Amino acid sequence: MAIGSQVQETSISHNKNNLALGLPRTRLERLLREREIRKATKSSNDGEVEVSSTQEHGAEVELPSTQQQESFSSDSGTSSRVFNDEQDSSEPTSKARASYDACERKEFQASKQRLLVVANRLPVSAVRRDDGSWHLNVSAGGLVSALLGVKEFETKWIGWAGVAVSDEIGRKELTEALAAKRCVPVFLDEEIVQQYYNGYCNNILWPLFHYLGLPQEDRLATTRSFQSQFDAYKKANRLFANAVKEQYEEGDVVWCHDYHLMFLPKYLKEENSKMKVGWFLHTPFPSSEVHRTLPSRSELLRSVLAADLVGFHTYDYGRHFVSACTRILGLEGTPEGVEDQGKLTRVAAFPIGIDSDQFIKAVKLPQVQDLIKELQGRFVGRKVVLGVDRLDMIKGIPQKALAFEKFLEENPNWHDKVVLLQIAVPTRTEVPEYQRLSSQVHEIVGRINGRFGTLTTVPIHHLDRSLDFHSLCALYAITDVALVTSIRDGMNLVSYEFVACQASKKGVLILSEFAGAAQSLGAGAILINPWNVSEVASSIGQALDMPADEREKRHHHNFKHVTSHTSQEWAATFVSELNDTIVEAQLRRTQIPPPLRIEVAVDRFTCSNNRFIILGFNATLTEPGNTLGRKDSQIKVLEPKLRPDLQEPLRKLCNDPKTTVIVLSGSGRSVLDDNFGDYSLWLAAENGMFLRVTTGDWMATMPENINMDWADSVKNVFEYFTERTPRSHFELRETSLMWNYKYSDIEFGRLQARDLLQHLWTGPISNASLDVLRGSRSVEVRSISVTKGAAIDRILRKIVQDKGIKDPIDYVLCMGHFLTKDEDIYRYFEPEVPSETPSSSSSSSSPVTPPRTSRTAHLRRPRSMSSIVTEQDVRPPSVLDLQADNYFSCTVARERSDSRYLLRSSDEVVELLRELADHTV
Ligand SMILES: O=P(O)(O)OC[C@H]1O[C@H](O[C@H]2O[C@H](CO)[C@@H](O)[C@H](O)[C@H]2O)[C@H](O)[C@@H](O)[C@@H]1O
Ligand SMILES: O=c1ccn([C@@H]2O[C@H](COP(=O)(O)OP(=O)(O)O)[C@@H](O)[C@H]2O)c(=O)[nH]1
Repeated sequence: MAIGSQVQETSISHNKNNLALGLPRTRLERLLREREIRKATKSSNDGEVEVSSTQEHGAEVELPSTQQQESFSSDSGTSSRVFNDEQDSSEPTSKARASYDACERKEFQASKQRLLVVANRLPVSAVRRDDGSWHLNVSAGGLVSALLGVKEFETKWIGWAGVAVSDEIGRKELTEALAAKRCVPVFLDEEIVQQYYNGYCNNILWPLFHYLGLPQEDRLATTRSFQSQFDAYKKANRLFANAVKEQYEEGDVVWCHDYHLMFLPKYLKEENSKMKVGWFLHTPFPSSEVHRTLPSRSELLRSVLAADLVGFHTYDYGRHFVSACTRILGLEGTPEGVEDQGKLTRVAAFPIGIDSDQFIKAVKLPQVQDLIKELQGRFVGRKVVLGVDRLDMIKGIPQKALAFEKFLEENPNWHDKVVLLQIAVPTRTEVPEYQRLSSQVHEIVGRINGRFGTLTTVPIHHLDRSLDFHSLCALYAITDVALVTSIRDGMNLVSYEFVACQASKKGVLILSEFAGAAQSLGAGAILINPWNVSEVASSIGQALDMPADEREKRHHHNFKHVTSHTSQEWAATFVSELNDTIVEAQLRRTQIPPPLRIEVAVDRFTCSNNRFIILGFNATLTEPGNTLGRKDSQIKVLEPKLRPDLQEPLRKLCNDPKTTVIVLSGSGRSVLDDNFGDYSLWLAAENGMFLRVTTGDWMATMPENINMDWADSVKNVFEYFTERTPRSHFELRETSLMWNYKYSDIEFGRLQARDLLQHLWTGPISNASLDVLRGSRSVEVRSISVTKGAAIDRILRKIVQDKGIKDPIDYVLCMGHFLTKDEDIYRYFEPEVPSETPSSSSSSSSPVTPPRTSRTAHLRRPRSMSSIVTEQDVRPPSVLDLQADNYFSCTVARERSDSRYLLRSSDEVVELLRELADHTV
């Protein structure tokens, strides 16, 4: 049984036992419950592991992180860890094999949830030996380090092995070697690697996501153009999708990683919409203003949105992503994520961590202790400042060297008492920008060493290579000050690893405020702006001179965070939330009415003789609103206008003798006059407060509610917000006031609306009998008793009386983009469950919605609407005698509604009304 189903079963039995106590209803309740179960499962598993140390060791054999005795390659030009045990790549040693089997057995017993991790880079990179066999090295970088720490799942990795293999035999053998590591290769040929990986990923997306801007077309290096690189990017993503397809089994969780695979969620969902797909970005997501410059900005966003869950390291990155989706795609951003036509893509922050135990344990190993002593001897009498980075422009290595130079310049007393050790792991060496960076760093380091070095010492030890794991741990452990100067960095795990190895030394972390880690380790670290060389230089001085008690306090703070926010926790939380996103989506779907089947509505229409069509106006009969808020809105007139393509069908319907058309809108009389003055229909303005047939005069349907004593104070507030919110406007109607920000900057408008609501709820009208209603881009204030449902009874009576209708009304279509408050109109026509005692229900004023299943019930009379309706009014117009199958209540473009059916947009309204019009006489 997979962990997922285990959790489910546990929650089900919990639910069964606790029905009376209540089900975990909200997402948060469910996630908290999952977390509890996870913790309980983990502590019971931990107990099991401790029974046998062999098993524990074995558990780590599965993937090549700490498991084997490993050393990092000393080959310059590679950034990989190399296994000492040459057999390891395909054939584990017998001890390792036994442990591995034990681990497998244990895993089988626990039966973990299957997880397909799809990342550009596999945790191992392959190197072909001269004899054609394969050697596997652990790949470098934070993504691999973190994912190697994930052990709670039955994980399979799908990715690129870092090498082009063109021959079939080579591919077959590499596939087999990788299978032993639970890895599945995606083969990319050299041309694709050049255009997709070196080109689109690392020369375009990487710099852009780190705020370094786009390269000029003529700096697209050896690759060709944006377009050809983008095509290669999509092609590569397609190859990853094919590989997933081959491995996928029902119930698997598919976790896509990073900027290399932004098309993957879309391709996977196109193949199988039921697949659980998550996507996580390891880099920052830049401000929407930066993302906007990317030629393929929209396609990338849309493809990612196909995922069920989208994760980022920090809230800020997530916020930028949501903001890009609202500003560039015009979609709705909500606190949960991004909504597109009722489909929610959940967006959340999941800060990554490390496998802290691995580092803590490693530092205690005898061989690491030996290395520590050796290093201490080597740097005796000197404080060690350490930098560990891939040689990448985002890591701010030149800035670091320059700041260190400044520190030496300003502090001659430290000259022979401090050394900067910089490990610069070569990376993406094919990309010209990286080659340039390498030369630049060498030049700066050479200059500083020339300036401050002596015959026996140099101030900067710069290594263009990677280190083996134990050497790295030893280095972390002897360090006095870790210096992280990234100019942008998704998280930066080096800072975490340093903290984990500092249990005894309690050194100081200087951390760039532009690394994601600043949000988690900021309180314990000295935060710096790497561009401010003087500030970094003085921080180095502050760190070197920091008193022990302050160092300890800072260290404890960080240590606690690093050991509690581990990579295991990170993955478990992500997967748990992904599982829950599916549950949530199902719950949401039950609140969305089914789409209207137009042919059924038309069929019932043709079979009926006395039809009423009640139509909302705004966002129902008007042009679809401009949501992009940029280009088009300037020329838009603020008054809503009837869609031109509706004029003809509407006229036909109005002229049909068997059909009565009513436009029932929140808009004022003049707006309806302007749009519908020359049609033959009924107009109900201000939510039904005013009514007229287009050949007659306006009359008030509920004069008792026309009391606007409160309006002045609300008007003041609306004026204030209109002045301060560009392109917003307000409408002073006869019975209500509406502030509208649909043409404003969406995010700013929403913030302003929040302020406005806060003010209205607590301020001038807090004690009045008014409703403050929040629309999707508006705030409206009106009397509590005014609703479309409250007005419809009187409207209907008036029309029946005026037209002298005698035949039963046998068809009602009532549709609009109505606020929840106005959805009482749908309930008005809704058939009631037949009542034994009609008189008793006739006195009921409770607007309970009958279940949708009661469609065959017969409408006997409308509900009484509210206390303002007189006893005489409560009696229904005798002609309203509606079979449930002939009633179509229909929300337009709302995700949740009490209506029976849904039309997704006003385009679908056009389609429906055209069809109906074609069936008039
Ligand atoms: O695979 P490469 O092209 O050699 O690059 C190595 C990795 O670099 C990036 O790492 C990021 O992920 C870390 C963990 O989440 C994070 O701490 C760091 O800030 C990021 O830079 C890249 O995102 C990975 O895909 C690469 O594998
Ligand atoms: O010689 C080395 C030095 C470092 N690392 C690892 O590379 C990762 C760097 O991750 P980070 O998040 O700091 O940045 P990234 O390189 O992913 O951008 C860390 O886990 C280091 O332990 C490595 O594999 N080989």
